[in-house]
Amino acid sequence: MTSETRPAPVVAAPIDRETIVGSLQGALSAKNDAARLGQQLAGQIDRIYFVSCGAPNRVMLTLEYWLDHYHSGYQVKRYFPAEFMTLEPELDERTLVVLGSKSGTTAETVEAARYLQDKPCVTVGVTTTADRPLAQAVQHVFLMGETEQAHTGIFIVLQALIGGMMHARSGWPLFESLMRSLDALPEVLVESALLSDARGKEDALKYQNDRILYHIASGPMFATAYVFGVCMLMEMQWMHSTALEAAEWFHGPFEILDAELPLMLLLGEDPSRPLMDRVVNFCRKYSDRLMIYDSRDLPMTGIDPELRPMLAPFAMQAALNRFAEHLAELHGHSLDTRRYMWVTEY
Ligand SMILES: N[C@@H]1[C@@H](O)[C@H](O)[C@@H](COP(=O)(O)O)O[C@@H]1O
Repeated sequence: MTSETRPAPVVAAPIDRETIVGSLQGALSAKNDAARLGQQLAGQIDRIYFVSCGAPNRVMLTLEYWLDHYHSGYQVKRYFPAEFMTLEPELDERTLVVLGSKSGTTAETVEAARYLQDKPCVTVGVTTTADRPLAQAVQHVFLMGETEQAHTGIFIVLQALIGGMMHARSGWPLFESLMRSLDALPEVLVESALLSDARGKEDALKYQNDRILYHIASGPMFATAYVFGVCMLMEMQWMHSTALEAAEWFHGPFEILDAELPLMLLLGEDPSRPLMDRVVNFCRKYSDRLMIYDSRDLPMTGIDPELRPMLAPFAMQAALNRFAEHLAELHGHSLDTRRYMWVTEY
């Protein structure tokens, strides 16, 4: 008789309040230092460059959006680290370069930080622990500690930094309530996940056999569409699952729409919402295979109503993660499986 080892079945991870909230305590305490540094740097900086890969890069997209919207007075640009180094953008002592990486080891991000070491500029980094190469290569580092919630953690720290800068430079009035709302965000992630679990399971059952899934969003919610579509379903489920900007939908991509193609449409509460309303209205005419997720359906308890638009992409991400967990279970494909990333040379 031979014994066979079967792989363990993939099971949707339960929503563990202690782990989610506990994972963000480091980021919450680092945010106070980040806000203080932001206030100190505010008058010494004219230009902010955001430099990161993948999910942290899209967190920075949300920061960029609000710096623009609130007419911060800073010149702002966002780069992928590999392009940043080949492009060699202008730097001077009034340039702040912000780098973020959960692992603190992502080669391109670490290289960019090292490239900047002998350049005239101020560098700030956010990662998990002090031993990470990124932590050692920047002038100012913010540490979140080991965390399963790095995506939201990086946002908490960097939004506090930027909030502090906007407050000190031009009296941005929402700074104090931002700090209070960021403190409430970990519980909001739990609340959003709990409220969305049944729906996530239902949607996963309905769409489990689809291999193609586009995600459409606008403004800062595009960060969530990208991270969910690309960093989760594409990277972790090997689906054809990419994100499209609502502002571009009617300039080519909408030709792909038919009654069979599933779409995930994400609505936020920021000034770009009318762009998504237009997309939703159009898609409803031609398809029933739409997953419409609206941050207005999430209570976001403890968040200042004026700041809901800024925090909504992160509450939404927590809600959508339930769909990914249930899909992984139905696909029998763990969210931790990679065939190339961290496994091969690239
Ligand atoms: N799924 C993650 C991405 O979301 C992340 O952006 C990237 C960079 O990771 P790090 O934050 O460690 O630099 O790694 C993986 O691909």
